[in-house]
Amino acid sequence: MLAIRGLRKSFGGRTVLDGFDLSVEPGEFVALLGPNGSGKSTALRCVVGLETPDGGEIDVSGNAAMVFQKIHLVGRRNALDNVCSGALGRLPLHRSLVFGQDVREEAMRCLDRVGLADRALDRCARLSGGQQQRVAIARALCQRANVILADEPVSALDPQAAVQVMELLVDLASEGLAVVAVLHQPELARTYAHRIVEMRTAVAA
Ligand SMILES: Nc1ncnc2c1ncn2[C@@H]1O[C@H](COP(=O)(O)OP(=O)(O)OP(=O)(O)O)[C@@H](O)[C@H]1O
Repeated sequence: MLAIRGLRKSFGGRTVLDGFDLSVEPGEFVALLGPNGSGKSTALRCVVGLETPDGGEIDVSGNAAMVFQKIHLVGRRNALDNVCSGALGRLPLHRSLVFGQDVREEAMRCLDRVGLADRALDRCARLSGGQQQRVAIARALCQRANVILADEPVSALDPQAAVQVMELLVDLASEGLAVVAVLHQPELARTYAHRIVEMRTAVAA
């Protein structure tokens, strides 16, 4: 589902990734741990095209979507509109101005999947941090992602909300998605992930 081989990336002559490999199968939830600056975010960002690798190969069979610690929803729009925006990448321009019934129904199913159908018409700014992260995951589902990359998805959340988000990510993996989460809490990784990958700081050449 996701195969990264020999990924290399430097910034300004400083090597961050020096031949990073990672394979994730459908149904698998992998936690990515490692020290600050070891390139965890950079690796995920390369997969979704937010960074351009210097070398290596990335194969995604299907769509990869990313969710972030800083959640990046439009706070003054409601949850449903935010989730609908996940469909933008596959809509022609004239259909992206007003979301049609089909997109709204798909987005409702995604919101239902994350347990927030009843909050569909609430402005995102009025939702809790954990609810906002679940809306962001629903938006990733509305992108029809089968690979979910979560960059510190629970770092800004209280423990109870963090558990809800972790349980949601595990459930999505059990339904056949490939999930990779950068985590800073080893105990959460040990509790929820099927596999832990530890990144080391690349040694500059
Ligand atoms: N766009 C960029 N320009 C320059 N340097 C960058 C850029 N993005 C990342 N870096 C640097 O690359 C290194 C790896 O960053 P990255 O965010 O991938 O690490 P990380 O393992 O996710 O760290 P953290 O755990 O602190 O989030 C850091 O030293 C960072 O400063």
